[in-house]
Amino acid sequence: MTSILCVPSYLCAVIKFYPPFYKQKSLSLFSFSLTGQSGLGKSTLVNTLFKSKVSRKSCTPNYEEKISKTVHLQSVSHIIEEKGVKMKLTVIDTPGFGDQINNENCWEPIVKYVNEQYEKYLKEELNVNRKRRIPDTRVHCCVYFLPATGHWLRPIDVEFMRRLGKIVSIVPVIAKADTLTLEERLEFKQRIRQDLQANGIRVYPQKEYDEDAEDRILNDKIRENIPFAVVGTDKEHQVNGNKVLGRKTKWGIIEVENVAHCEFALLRDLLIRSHLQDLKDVTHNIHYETYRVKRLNESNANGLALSPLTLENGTLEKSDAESHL
Ligand SMILES: Nc1nc2c(ncn2[C@@H]2O[C@H](COP(=O)(O)OP(=O)(O)OP(=O)(O)O)[C@@H](O)[C@H]2O)c(=O)[nH]1
Repeated sequence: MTSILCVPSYLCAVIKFYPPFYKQKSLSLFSFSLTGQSGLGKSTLVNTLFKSKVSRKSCTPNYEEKISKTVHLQSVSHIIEEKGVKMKLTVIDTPGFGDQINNENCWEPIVKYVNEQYEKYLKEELNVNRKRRIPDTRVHCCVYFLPATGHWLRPIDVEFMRRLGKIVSIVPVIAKADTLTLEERLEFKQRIRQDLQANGIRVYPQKEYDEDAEDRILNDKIRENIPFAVVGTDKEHQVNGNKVLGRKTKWGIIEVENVAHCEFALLRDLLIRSHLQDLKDVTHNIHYETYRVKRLNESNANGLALSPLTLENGTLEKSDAESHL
């Protein structure tokens, strides 16, 4: 596919993985969002991840919701293919995210979207004639892009991750890590980890969900590396006679998939290889379960069926989204 990434300002991309169509029985298998301010390289990373270029021109808006006077949320979907695996890519644009003079509540559209997916799933589960496989549009992971400032977390980062971390698995990454030296990168990563701890931000993989000692050893290695310092590109360069995905800098080619150069490969492996199933399990068993219990308790307490708590078009009221926090 050709790349036509005329990406509007702030976006959150949700990627749903599909098995090849001949095996495909249900729709979404896995989805995650890429969130962060404009220009941090989210679209580039999507292209890097699948080594295929994504056209956003061929997409159809399927979700549009007025959140407030200033924030307008819209999502669009794409089907892309990587080595025979079909993936549906839904991009949720949240113009205004982190770009206002007053960024208060800029996370609301994303919180609302995440909760709506839980609500949809819950309604399907509660149906008398429920489907054998409930279509799963839940967000299994939110990759949050931090600008490579080399300083500390900004208030908007703290606030976003603190809130979202309670309802979805968050994986923070340092965007455009090639703009930092290796020493700066290490120091920045250390500061961010301190900041995360000091602010009580829970990022994936969380210690309390390690299943056994083996899990703990594997996850400890990931925790030591978080946030992953990533570099994205869709360009290939010749290195020692091989074509590699890389970024040309004044110091030479940064090979995106070389772990000695950056941690893109660690992020990719976590998301779509080693931890894909675990992310789904944590979403279902922890985040969705918390949502489900809370909603059913609310309904029982009010003596109401679930449906009156939602708006006619199936979207959650603002207060519902907030109350899950
Ligand atoms: N140095 C460097 N530049 C990058 C990297 N990734 C992307 N860029 C460049 O940064 C610019 C913005 O990249 P995008 O992928 O469009 O960023 P985005 O976050 O999707 O931006 P919005 O669509 O505005 O939200 C482009 O010129 C990219 O080539 C990276 O890892 N390092």
